[in-house]
Amino acid sequence: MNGLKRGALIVVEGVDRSGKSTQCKKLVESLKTRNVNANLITFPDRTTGIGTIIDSYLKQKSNLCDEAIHLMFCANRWEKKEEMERLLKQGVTLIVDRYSFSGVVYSSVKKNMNVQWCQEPEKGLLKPDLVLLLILSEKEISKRPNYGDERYENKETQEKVANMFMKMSGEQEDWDVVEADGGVDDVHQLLLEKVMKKVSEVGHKPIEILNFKQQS
Ligand SMILES: Nc1ncnc2c1ncn2[C@@H]1O[C@H](COP(=O)(O)OP(=O)(O)O)[C@@H](O)[C@H]1O
Ligand SMILES: Cc1cn([C@H]2C[C@H](O)[C@@H](COP(=O)(O)OP(=O)(O)O)O2)c(=O)[nH]c1=O
Repeated sequence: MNGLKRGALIVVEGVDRSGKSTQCKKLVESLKTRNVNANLITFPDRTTGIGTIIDSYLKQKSNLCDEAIHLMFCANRWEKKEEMERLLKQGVTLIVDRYSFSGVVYSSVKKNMNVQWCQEPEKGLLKPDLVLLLILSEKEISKRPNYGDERYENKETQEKVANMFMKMSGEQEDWDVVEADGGVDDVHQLLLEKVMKKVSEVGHKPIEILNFKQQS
């Protein structure tokens, strides 16, 4: 074993407008000021070839069948796997804005999409050390700025997504459900404490491979 400690793989999940992007950016900044080497990764990564297809689908400029777009989102993670693994081994903590759980949840709330089928192509990606699920009360959600015009940005889909994330949080390992109604800085402090704890724990633990606990 060499002396270099690996970075932690931290995923932030939640419905649209739950504050993920805001919090992920702040986490990376705060980690850096505490001398923890950290990078931000966001999914979908709209900058790649696959990401361009996803972007066009989300903006409703193109259409794809549910299975095909599911596999695109997943491939968008596979194309980043090697880089993520390299960074973690170099000691960089990765703060990841959405991951495979968004992939499974947003696809499987659609009619005729099977949860196990949706999980299958995600297996083999890197397993997060911690998944922070941001949850909001109805009251707080209604106070956040309006949804945009992208696909899935409607109340019905978002409610199904929120319910399925909650169900998943009880079934998967290393999830922490965080009530995120508070102000930006309060939520940040809460998350930072959890992330710092995880960063100090992972040290020399091997990076694991993602699998899913059986879902009913
Ligand atoms: N804790 C908070 N309290 C109030 N508004 C917030 C909070 N966090 C984020 N926002 C605002 O809510 C909107 C969605 O935040 P964002 O971080 O983009 O969420 P997401 O990435 O989950 O879609 C933005 O306008 C942001 O400024
Ligand atoms: C990562 C991922 C996101 N999505 C959806 C969730 C979002 O509605 C949309 C775009 O994600 P994102 O750009 O993170 O949206 P927001 O900032 O509003 O949370 O793509 C999937 O359907 N599958 C996936 O694998």
